[in-house]
Amino acid sequence: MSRLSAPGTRARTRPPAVLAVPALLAVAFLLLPLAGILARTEWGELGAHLSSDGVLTALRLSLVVSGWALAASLVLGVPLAWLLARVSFPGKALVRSLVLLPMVLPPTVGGVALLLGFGRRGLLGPWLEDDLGIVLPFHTAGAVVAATFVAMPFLVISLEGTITGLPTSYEETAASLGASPVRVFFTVTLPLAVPGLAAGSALTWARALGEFGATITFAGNLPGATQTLPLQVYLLLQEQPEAATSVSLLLLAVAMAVLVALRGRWAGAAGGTRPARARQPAEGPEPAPVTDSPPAAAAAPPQRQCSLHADVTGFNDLTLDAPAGTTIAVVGPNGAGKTTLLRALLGLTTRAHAQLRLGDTDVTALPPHRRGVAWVPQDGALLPHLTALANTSYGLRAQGTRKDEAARAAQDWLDRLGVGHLAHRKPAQLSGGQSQRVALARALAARPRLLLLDEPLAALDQTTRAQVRHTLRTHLDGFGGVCLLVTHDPVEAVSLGGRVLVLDGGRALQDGTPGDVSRHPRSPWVARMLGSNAWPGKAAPDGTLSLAGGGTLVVADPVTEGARTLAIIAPEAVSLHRRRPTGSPRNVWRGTVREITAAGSRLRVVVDSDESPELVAEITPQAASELELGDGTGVWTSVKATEVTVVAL
Ligand SMILES: Nc1ncnc2c1ncn2[C@@H]1O[C@H](COP(=O)(O)OP(=O)(O)OP(=O)(O)O)[C@@H](O)[C@H]1O
Repeated sequence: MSRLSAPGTRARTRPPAVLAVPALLAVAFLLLPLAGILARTEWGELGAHLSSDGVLTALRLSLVVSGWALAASLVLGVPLAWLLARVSFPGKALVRSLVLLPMVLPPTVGGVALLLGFGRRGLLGPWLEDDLGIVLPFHTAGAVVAATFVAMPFLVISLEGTITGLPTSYEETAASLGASPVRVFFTVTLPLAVPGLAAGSALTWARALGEFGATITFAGNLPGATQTLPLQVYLLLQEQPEAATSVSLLLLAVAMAVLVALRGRWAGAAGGTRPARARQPAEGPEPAPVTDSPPAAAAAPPQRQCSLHADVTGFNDLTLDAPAGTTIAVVGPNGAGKTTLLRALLGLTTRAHAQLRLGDTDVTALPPHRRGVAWVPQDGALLPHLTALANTSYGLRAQGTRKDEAARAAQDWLDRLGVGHLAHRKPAQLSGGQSQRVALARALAARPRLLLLDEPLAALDQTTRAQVRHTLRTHLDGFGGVCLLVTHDPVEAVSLGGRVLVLDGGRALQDGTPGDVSRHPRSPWVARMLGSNAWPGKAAPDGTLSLAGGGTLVVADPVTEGARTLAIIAPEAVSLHRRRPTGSPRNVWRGTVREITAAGSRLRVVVDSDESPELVAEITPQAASELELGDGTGVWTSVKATEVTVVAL
């Protein structure tokens, strides 16, 4: 019988002796000295040894020195870790080596180096002593400096690994909502890096507590001033070996306690923390199923009416003009430059530069957080440590709105998007559709001048997608600024975008209404992606659609009587016949071929009809020749009801 192993675990196999024996020897080698301490400890005398005056003084001093060393490491090391993780600068590899150096340097050499840097005859020592009155050698401050020197690298490395592992989209989204870099650091980066910070702090403190070599070399061994516990152990070893064993046991217990508390987390952090996911497995209450019907469009507060003018150069090379209230669907093949265009408008990339005017304001020279350009990345990037309400009020708070006022406005936006009842849930407790609505509420609540949506519906299943698309459409209609929406979905592009911008190689291949782009695609890719027939209409009482351009359309999806709809039919779903077809198709119209064009290896046939709006079919050249099609040929077109996608408007 075979046994399945759980994901991430390996089947139990017997390790080969050639590896197992040295590995066991290594464990024994590490264990034996510790066992020696345990074996030689005089348990009856332990209390007396640890409560002697000398030991208590050294213990107190050790706690003071390690506490200050941790504080100094946090003040200096946290910004350094952030710099190494987030900023590119020349000599970064060198700085990182410098940080690591005290970990590999013999501590006594570290002590000598400290003497030559901060000692009385060192580079900075005379100035410290003469001008500031600070003397480090033989003073507790010197022991703190020595402990900080050897311990700070643990904090920097641990935290740098954690920050590097955090997706930058959290920080970038926060900036797009109006948060300054310092605010982003304290409200996003640091809270998300807490595991690395905690692990690094614990190790730094433990290392500072056990520091010996650099301290004795630099600060000396002065009881009450620099004689910490490890130095006390050294002294006791010569005079009272049993007491030295007891103090060693104490330090060993502290070190073990720290490592057990970390449970290997530091190793994970140093090797690159697992990236925090935008959505984690739900804890606590089960996420509510996304059955919420699209919310009624409550009156939205007036948004800023802003037009857009952008001259983009670099990888993207295009000019974009749009009046206030326009939604532009940005489409294009993989690598066409859609994301780069959004990042250029946000001011977040050097690969393209946007000369950007929003309304009457030229925002080109402004940093991302002052542009008024809100960004909703594909996964929403809701801040995982904040509730839906706090996420939604984040932008307003960053822009200086009072807490209660921001919370009220955020709750209004959540209500408007139908997720008000989830205000107190964390993102991990929301479904994909709910997260997208909260992300949209958060962006709209920040009152942006320009809204950028990067594949807002890509992660959703079909049903949720239709619901969120409806919600999105309702709220984009009421949004006063310009919205750019990147999508790979033709239905989304046609139903949400009043305009479609087709990118290829960073340039605008086409820019027009969905109808224009569908009818006259400028590349086979556009033809395939966007060449859908999109017919506006209204649901009739009998469940068919009454088309705005005349005629009716039978659909399979149930539609509510009177609802305004957009029926989308892919050209591949349109069949052409020379005689009236018999059988299952419910939609059959008589028409005339107006135009035949090549689209890659297929042909696009435009058919005019008195019974339906203009219809585009896509067929193989072989089918076209069998049907003997040419301009002006009379044909019958047919579409199955199940091939029609109905989008509510
Ligand atoms: N940081 C980068 N450094 C160098 N080249 C990059 C970088 N990011 C993207 N590119 C390249 O720039 C081009 C445009 O990338 P971009 O991500 O804007 O495309 P896209 O249209 O959004 O693609 P997709 O649909 O796959 O998301 C691609 O050729 C990509 O390989």
